[in-house]
Amino acid sequence: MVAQEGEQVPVSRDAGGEEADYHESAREKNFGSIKNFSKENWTVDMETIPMDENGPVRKAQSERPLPINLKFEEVSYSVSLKPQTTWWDYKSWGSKMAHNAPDKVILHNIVGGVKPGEMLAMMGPSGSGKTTLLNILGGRGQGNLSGNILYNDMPYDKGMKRRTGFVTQDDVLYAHLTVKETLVYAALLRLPREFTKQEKIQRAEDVITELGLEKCKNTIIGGPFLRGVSGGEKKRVSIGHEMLIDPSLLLLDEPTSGLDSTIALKIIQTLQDLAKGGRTVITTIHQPSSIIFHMFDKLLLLSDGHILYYGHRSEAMSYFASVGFSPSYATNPADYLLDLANGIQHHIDPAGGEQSFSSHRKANKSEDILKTLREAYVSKQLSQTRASMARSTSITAEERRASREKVKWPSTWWEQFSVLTVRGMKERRHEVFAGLRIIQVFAISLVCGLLWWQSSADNIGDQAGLLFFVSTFWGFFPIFSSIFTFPTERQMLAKERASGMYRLTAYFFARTVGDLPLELVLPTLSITMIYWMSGLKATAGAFFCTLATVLFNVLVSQGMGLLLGAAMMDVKKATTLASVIMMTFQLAGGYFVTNTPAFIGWVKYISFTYYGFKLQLASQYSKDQTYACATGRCRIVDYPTVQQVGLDRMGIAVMAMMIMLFGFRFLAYMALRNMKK
Ligand SMILES: Nc1ncnc2c1ncn2[C@@H]1O[C@H](COP(=O)(O)OP(=O)(O)OP(=O)(O)O)[C@@H](O)[C@H]1O
Repeated sequence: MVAQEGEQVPVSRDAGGEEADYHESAREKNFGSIKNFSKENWTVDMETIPMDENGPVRKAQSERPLPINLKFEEVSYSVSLKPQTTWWDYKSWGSKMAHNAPDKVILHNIVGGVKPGEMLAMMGPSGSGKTTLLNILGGRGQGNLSGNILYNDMPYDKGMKRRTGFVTQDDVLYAHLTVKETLVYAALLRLPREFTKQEKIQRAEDVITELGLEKCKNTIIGGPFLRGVSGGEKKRVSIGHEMLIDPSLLLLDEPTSGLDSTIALKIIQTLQDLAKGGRTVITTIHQPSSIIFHMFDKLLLLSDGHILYYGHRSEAMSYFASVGFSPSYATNPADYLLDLANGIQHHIDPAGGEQSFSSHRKANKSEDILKTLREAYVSKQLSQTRASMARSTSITAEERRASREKVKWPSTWWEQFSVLTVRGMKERRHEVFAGLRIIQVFAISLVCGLLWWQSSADNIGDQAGLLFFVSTFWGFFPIFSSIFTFPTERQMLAKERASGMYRLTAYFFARTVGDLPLELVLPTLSITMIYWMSGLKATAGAFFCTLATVLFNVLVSQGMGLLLGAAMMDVKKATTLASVIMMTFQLAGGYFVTNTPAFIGWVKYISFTYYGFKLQLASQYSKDQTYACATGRCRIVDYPTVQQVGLDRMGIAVMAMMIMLFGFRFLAYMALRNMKK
C-alpha cells in the first residue's frame, strides 16, 4: 500500500504478533533531552522540552533520530575463496588452487526485520555468520550479496551511513588519545553543523557522564604495548563514539565480550534505553546471562549461516518446545539455545541423579538436531515471517520523506581538515619526536660533522661524498617512516569512512600536510649541524639553498613512501619494494658510477636522489670554480662526479622534483580512494 504524503501508514502485526506501537513510545522519548542513559537515571529534562499552546512540540529533525524500519529478505552471502595473489607471489604460480577454489556460502536466505524501539539480538555459535550479517546490515559487505535489505523501504545510502552507528568487535581507537580527546574529536567531526563547537564538546562530555567514564576521561586509550583504559572502558568509549551522533540505527558486534557481568548488564541496559528512545538496535552476542537475554525484544538464532529462529525473544522457548526441544532442567535459555544451535541437547540422567548430564553430541545426532530445527523453521516460521515482513511498514509518510532527503556532510571541509590535523598531531606527537629517533639523527649528524670536520672545497671528492650522503640519508629516512602512514591507519580510515565522518581529501591533506612542520624539523636541525661542522660554503645563500634542497628531497621521498604504503597497504611488501627502489636510485644517483651503459643510463632521470644531489652540488659550487688537482687547479665541472651530474639545467631538475612531489601524492590519494574496505 502506498501512503499519501502526511498520512500515517497503518501499523501491522509483525512476526511475533506484537502490535507495532513504537511510535508512541519513541515519540514520547524524543521530546526533551536525554539527561542520562543509565537505567535508573534515565530522565527527560522538562525544562528543555519545546512547548507551544497545544503542549510539547516535536524537536527539529536534526535533533531526533529518524525512526528506521529495517527489513532483510532472502539475504544470502558468499565469499570467494580464491587466494588474493599477486604476480610477485611465486608460490601461486601454476597453483590450481588459485583458480579452482569454490565460493564459500556464509549466509542462506536470511529473513527478518527490526523496528525502531526494538533491540534484536543475533545469537549463534562461533562462525555461524553473526558478524557477517551485522556487517551486511551496516552496509559493509564485500562479497556476493543477494536478497533485499531495506531501510524505511530504501536501500542503504549515504544518508543511512550517517544515521548508522556501528560498534565493531575490536575497538578501533587511537591508542595515544585520551578518552575525552577521542570523544571530543569524534563529536567535532560527526555532529551536524547546526551545533556550535561548544555544544559538540558538551555532547562529548555528556556521553562521558552517561557511560560512566568520568574516572578515566583523561587516561589514554592504550594499545597492545601501551597501558591505557581497561577493556570494559574501551568498549564503552567505542559505544560512546557511536552514541554521540544519536544514531537511528545502532549495530554492535559483541559489545559485551570479555566484560564482567555487571558491566555487560550496564551496557545492555544503555542499549535498551537507546532503543526505547526510538532507535533500532541490533547486537550480536555470544553467551548472554539470563537477565541480559530477557532484555532483548527480538532474537535471531543462527547456525552455520541458517536461521533456526527469528521472532520475539519471549516466544523463543515456547517455539522450540513446540518443535520438540525443551530443557529438562532449569537453565539459562540463552545457554540452551546456543547448545541447540550447536546441535547439542543435554538431558539429566535419572540414574545418575541431578548432577549427571548426558548430551547428544555425536556428529550424526548433532546433524539430526540441526536438520530438524532448520526444517521446523522453514515449515513453521519462514512463510509467516515473509508475510509479516511484506505487510509490516511502520513509518509515517513524513518519516519516509525524511529518509529520502539528501544528507549533508556533518562538518565543512575546512573543519574536517583542521580537526583531523590536530587529532593526527596529538596522536603522533610521540612518534615524530620519539627520543630514539632524535638520538639516531643527532648521532649520525654528529658523526658526519666530525668525519668531514671543516673540509675544504679543494677536496671536492670528499665534499661531493658528503653531499651525496646527505641526499641519500634524507631520501631513505623519510620514505621508511611515511610508508607506515596509511597501512597503520587502514582500519581506522575504513571505519570512519564507512560512517561518513569526513571526506577523503580532508583526511589525506590533514595526514600529509599536518605532519609536515614536525617532519621537517629533524632534517633542518640535522643539516644545520652537519653544514657548519663540515665547513661547507659559509654563506647564508649557500646554506639556505642546501637546506631547501634537502627539505625538497625529504618531501619527495615522503610522497613515494605514502604512495607505496597506500598502494600496497602492507608494510612488509612496501618496505621491501622501497628498499629496492631506493638502492636503485642511489646507485644511479651519479656518485658511484659515472660510465653507465646507454640502455640503463636513463634510470637516473627517474631518481630523485640524482636530482637532489645535482641541486646540492649547484648550491655549493659555481661553474667557474676550481679545485686543487694533480696538474695545479682544475675546474670543478670537470671533476668526474660533477661532470656526470652536471651543474646546468637546474630548472629541469626542479621541475622533475616538483612533478614527483605532487605526482606521488596524487597517486597515493588515488590508491586510497580505491582501497578495499
Ligand atoms: N572474507 C571471508 N573469507 C572466508 N571466510 C569468511 C570470510 N568472512 C567470514 N568467513 C567465514 O564465515 C563464517 C562466519 O563468520 P562470522 O565472523 O560471521 O561468524 P560469527 O558468528 O560472527 O563468529 P564469532 O562469534 O566467532 O565472531 C566463518 O566460518 C568465517 O570463517
